[in-house]
Amino acid sequence: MAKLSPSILSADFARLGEQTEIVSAAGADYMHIDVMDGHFVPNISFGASVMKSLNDFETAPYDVHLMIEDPDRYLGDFVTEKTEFITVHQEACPHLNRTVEHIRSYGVGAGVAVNPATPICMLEDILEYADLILVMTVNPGFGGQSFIRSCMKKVRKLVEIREKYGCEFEIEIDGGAKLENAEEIVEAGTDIVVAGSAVFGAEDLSQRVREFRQKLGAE
Ligand SMILES: O=C(CO)[C@@H](O)[C@H](O)COP(=O)(O)O
Ligand SMILES: [Co+2]
Repeated sequence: MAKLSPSILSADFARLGEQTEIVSAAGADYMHIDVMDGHFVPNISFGASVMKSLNDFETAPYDVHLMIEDPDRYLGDFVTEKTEFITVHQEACPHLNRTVEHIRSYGVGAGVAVNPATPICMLEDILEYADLILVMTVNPGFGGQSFIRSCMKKVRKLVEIREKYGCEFEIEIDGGAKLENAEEIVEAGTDIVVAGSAVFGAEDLSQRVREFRQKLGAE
């Protein structure tokens, strides 16, 4: 089955600890942490201190998505015992190989994200070093946008490349995932599905996580 990574960007920030515990207990595999700097993307979200405020809660591991310029400056701030992946954008990293090595030097999985208009060929020389490739299915910066279906061809391409060259990265999609399109996302070969508004916008968070998990192939 594919894994579920609910994005806290759409949570109620005044009840962040409680809500992240609820979705984690209901079966979320990761907590997706969307960090936006107002430069790389036209929005500001929150920084490492908000993420670290969850350290004492019983949450799933952190799947950190840095939508920021010069991420190397801040990587260390996002390393905690619960940090599973830190993902940076290909478009924000002129020395991507060095940045990926920098993330891995903390013992954390290194992810590389691509915007909808960035083709997979731009990742050709980093795929063997990455632990995760994040295919954006919206233009980054905001939750609650519509799914850009054409991005799914990149997932299919990544599945082919991974098989052909024996790479080990996981494939994640981010943006516009809903119960209604979850099955097509899984069929394309996605390993991890980010969902923000579709999870935290629900009346009953536990039930929504269970519904998602079913669509993602849980028994
Ligand atoms: O990184 C981003 C947006 O830039 C995402 O993680 C969104 O936060 C996902 O939200 P939904 O599209 O699922 O509402
Ligand atoms: Co994200």
